[in-house]
Amino acid sequence: MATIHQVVEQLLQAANSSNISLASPTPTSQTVPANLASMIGLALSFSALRDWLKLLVVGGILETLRRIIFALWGSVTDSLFVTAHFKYDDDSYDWMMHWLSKQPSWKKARNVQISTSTFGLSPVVLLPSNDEDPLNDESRKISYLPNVDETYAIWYKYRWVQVTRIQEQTGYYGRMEETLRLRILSRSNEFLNDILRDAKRQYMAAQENNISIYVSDTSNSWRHVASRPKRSLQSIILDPGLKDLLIGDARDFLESKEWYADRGIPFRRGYLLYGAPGSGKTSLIHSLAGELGLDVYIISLSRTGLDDSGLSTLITELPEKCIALMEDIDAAFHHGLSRENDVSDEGSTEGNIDGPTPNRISLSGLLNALDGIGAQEGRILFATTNKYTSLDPALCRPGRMDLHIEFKLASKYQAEELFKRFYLPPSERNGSGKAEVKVEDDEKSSLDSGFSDLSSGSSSDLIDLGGSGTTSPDFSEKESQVHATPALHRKRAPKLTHCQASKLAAQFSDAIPDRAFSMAALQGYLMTYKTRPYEAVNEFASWMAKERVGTN
Ligand SMILES: Nc1ncnc2c1ncn2[C@@H]1O[C@H](COP(=O)(O)OP(=O)(O)OP(=O)(O)O)[C@@H](O)[C@H]1O
Repeated sequence: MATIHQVVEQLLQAANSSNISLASPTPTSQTVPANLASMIGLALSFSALRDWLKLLVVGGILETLRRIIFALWGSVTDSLFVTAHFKYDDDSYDWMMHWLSKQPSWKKARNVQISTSTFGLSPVVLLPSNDEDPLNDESRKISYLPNVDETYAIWYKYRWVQVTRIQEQTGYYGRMEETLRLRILSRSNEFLNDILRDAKRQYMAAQENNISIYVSDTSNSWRHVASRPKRSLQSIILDPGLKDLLIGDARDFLESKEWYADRGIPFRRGYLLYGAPGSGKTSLIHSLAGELGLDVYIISLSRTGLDDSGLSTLITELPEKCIALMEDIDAAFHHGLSRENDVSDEGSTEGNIDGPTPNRISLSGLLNALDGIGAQEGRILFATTNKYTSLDPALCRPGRMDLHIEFKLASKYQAEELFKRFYLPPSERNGSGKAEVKVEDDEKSSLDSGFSDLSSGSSSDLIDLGGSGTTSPDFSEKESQVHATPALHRKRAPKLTHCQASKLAAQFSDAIPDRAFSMAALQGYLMTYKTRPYEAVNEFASWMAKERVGTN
């Protein structure tokens, strides 16, 4: 075969013999096409060039055919399959993973990733199903996940479903993002909808006893971080009537969408819980979320990197019915949240929590986010603070915070109930629970007269159930938990009758000055005597004396 060098030489010779002047700068218009044609003819007369050309044409045809076949195959498969993608940071991804873990045919998969991820669920609901398996203990259940970039085929209701977990690098920072892809042999979306309904229903059923907690991530999107078991309202001990008032108001609000729409009032409700630390504000919100079946979205105003526009995005993206929780709303600004130290300049360090890190949330940004044009309808906002007086009146006005509820240090009633809750078994407690309900009902009826006004959405209400409201030092629960373990409790705690427990509880509450200690502090104290109710009563006076010396 002729080398390129030889071919070029032959071409030059041919050009010379045809009187083509390669150096000629201005060939005439008639000679160029004729010369070009003769050159092409000449070039074709070389077998090597002819072969290259053939190769080029055949290769081109093959590539075009390949593309056509792939395009045809794509459209044929598209018409036979329905494909759905589930992104990792979306709730539907968790539903699908949970659904997958429940599929009998998935249990037979032989190439799997083992994970302790619970997809926001309590670990009990996940694979493997063999309860005898020592790996399958309650604390760290394992689940079988599809391996990254592997494709699996499973059968669901006699249909073939292909499952692929794809991991891709996206964005400027090369963040890995995961997608779960389902391809279903079906011509309509109906079957996919069936799967989605089934997956969501199963997930919700597994979630029934939990509430989901969401927090915002650095890109200002909501991320599901945990599921917590619902806390019963009975376990929160407040002065009679308060719990009923709050739950009644929230229920009434959730059922009043039309009422709000008819009157043109934004369908939103805000509760401001303020007062002594450790008095049950957070616990009550948690418990209410479970009672109302709502998820909790925690808005941390002091999160690094959160600015006004980020806050507004987060509030706009809240789901229609949920609890938005802003804890320690005063702490977002070091000197209290007020117009005077409104932070309007980005990068200003005024009013920030940690000194050098700028806090970029301004009061006007917060107010706009709460009830501006983008604010979500149907949400319930709970804000908590220990410094009620440091809050700006604009933040507390009706429409933003409709109900203000003060939480005080423990009353004698609360101390007595806490004692009973500690030392009475649940069956006995139910007996006393009836009495508690009765008291609450009585109290409620006295509050009922003013209740319809509270839910009108147009007034801000201050609930004050007596007492002074001064704060006391908090006691460390951690410290007291070290002293006893649940096993010890079960073994050695004496079984008190209802009558004995009531007597001791009355003595305990008699020994406690009204509104002197927080419920958290009393709980901490009782934790150190969790198996010794008599000592808990006898030792209280000396504990109190020590505490008072410690705080003076
Ligand atoms: N009224 C109450 N009834 C039952 N338990 C309570 C009550 N108040 C506080 N506790 C217990 O004390 C602990 C702290 O309570 P919680 O976090 O709800 O208080 P808080 O008012 O939100 O405190 P802070 O203002 O410091 O955030 C919890 O373990 C909770 O069980």
